[in-house]
Amino acid sequence: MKQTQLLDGKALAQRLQSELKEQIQKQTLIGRPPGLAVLMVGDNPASAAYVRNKERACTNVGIASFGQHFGVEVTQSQLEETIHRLNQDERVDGILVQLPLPEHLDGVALLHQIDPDKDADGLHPTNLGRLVRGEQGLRSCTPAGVMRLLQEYQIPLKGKQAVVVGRSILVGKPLALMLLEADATVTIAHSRSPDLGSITQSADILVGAVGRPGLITADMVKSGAVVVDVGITRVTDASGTSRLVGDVDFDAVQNVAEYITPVPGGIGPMTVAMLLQNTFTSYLQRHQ
Ligand SMILES: Nc1nc2c(c(=O)[nH]1)N[C@@H](CN(C=O)c1ccc(C(=O)N[C@@H](CCC(=O)O)C(=O)O)cc1)CN2
Repeated sequence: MKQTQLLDGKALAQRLQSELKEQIQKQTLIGRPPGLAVLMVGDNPASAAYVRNKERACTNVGIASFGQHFGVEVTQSQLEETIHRLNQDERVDGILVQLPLPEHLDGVALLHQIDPDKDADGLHPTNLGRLVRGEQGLRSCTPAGVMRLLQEYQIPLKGKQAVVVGRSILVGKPLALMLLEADATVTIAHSRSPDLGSITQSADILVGAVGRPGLITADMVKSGAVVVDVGITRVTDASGTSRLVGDVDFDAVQNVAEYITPVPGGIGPMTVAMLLQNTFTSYLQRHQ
C-alpha cells in the first residue's frame, strides 16, 4: 500500500515563526514591537497551557505580551472595560479572549467589543463578514492555518470536493468559506448529518473539526484523499495515561489517505503561527 504523507504543521509553524521573527526585527521604523493581549478567565488547565504557549511564541518572535488572567469571579463589564482600554492602547495590535469562557460570561458580546482591526483571532463579525464577501481582513487562525498548510504541500483545491465535518464559528464555517474562496466545491457536514460516511466518502479534501475522538474512520475516507484533523481532545486510558487525539482514527486512516495531519503536531501549532501573523499584519496596517 502507498505510504501516506504527513502534513507536518509543527515543522511549518516553526519555520513561519522564524521568518516572522526576522520580519519583526527589520521593522524598526515604528519604534516599538507588535503587541498582543490574550485575556484568560478562570483556571481551565488546557486553556492555561494554550495561553502560556501563545505567550511563549510571542516572546520567541519579538511580540510584546499584554495578556491578563482573571479569576472566575470577574464580571462581564470588567472584561468589557478591559477590552475598551486595550482598544485604545497604542502598544497593543491584537486582542483575543481565550475560549471557552465560564458559563456566566457572554463570549459573543465580548467579541463585539474588540476593535475589528485588533481582532487577532479573526472572529469579530466585521472580519467574518469580510471573509464572506471575499474582502481583505484578519482571518480566523485555525482555518487560516489549515489553508496555509495545504498551500505549503501544494494540495490542489480548485474544482476539488471538500467536506468539512463541523460547523463551529471558530473552525467549520470560516474554513468552508476559505475553501470556497479557493474554488473547492464545499460541503459542510456535522455530527448530526445522517449517513455521514457517504458524505465524507465523496471528499478529495476531508476535514474533521468536531472534537469527537475517532469520529472519522477508515471506511469513511476515499482512497487518496487529503485528511485534515482539527479536533484535539485529551483522553485518558485505563492505566491513567493521557494523550491527545484527533477526530480521525489516524492509525487506520493513514492506510487510505494520501496526506494526513497528525495530532499533536498538525493544525494546533499552525493556529498559533497564524495568530502571530495576524498580530503582525494588524501592527503593519495600523501604521500605514
Ligand atoms: N480565542 C480562542 N480560543 C480557542 C482557540 C482559538 O483559536 N482562539 N482554539 C482552541 C485552543 N487553541 C488556541 O487557543 C489551541 C489549541 C491547541 C494548540 C496546539 O498547538 N496543540 C498542540 C498540542 C499541545 C499540547 O501538547 O497540549 C498540537 O496540536 O500539536 C494550539 C492552540 C480553543 N480555544
